[in-house]
Amino acid sequence: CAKKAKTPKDSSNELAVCRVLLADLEAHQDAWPFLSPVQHKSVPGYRKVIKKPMDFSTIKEKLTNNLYLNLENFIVDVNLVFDNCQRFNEDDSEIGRAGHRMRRFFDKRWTELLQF
Ligand SMILES: Cc1ncccc1N[C@@H](C)c1cnc2ccsc2c1
Repeated sequence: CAKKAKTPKDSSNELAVCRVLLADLEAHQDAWPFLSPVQHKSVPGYRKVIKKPMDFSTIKEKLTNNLYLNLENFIVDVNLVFDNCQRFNEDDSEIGRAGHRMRRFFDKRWTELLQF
């Protein structure tokens, strides 16, 4: 019997989903602490504590340069932004609370998008 031709994994629509998700993250009112890399010179201790800094502008750069092969790699970097935030900031702080709100928003948004 004819072998079912495996449809090539169409990652192009996955990357379109990444662009939509990133635009939503950047437009969120609580995105301000995460829009650009943390200037470790103005944040004492940050470089020592946070081994893998990540922010939305760096994610946008990687997306533009095709450094994400699929949605999963993208989600790993977005979660890194929030994990770094939780590691460095008190939950009960401006930035800490913004991080929790952004993570909840992101989790809701990509599960919505993946339904269709
Ligand atoms: C995400 C994060 N974690 C730990 C420290 C900083 C930051 N964000 C930076 C942009 C930043 C850097 N400086 C300030 C000053 C007031 S809010 C704010 C935000």
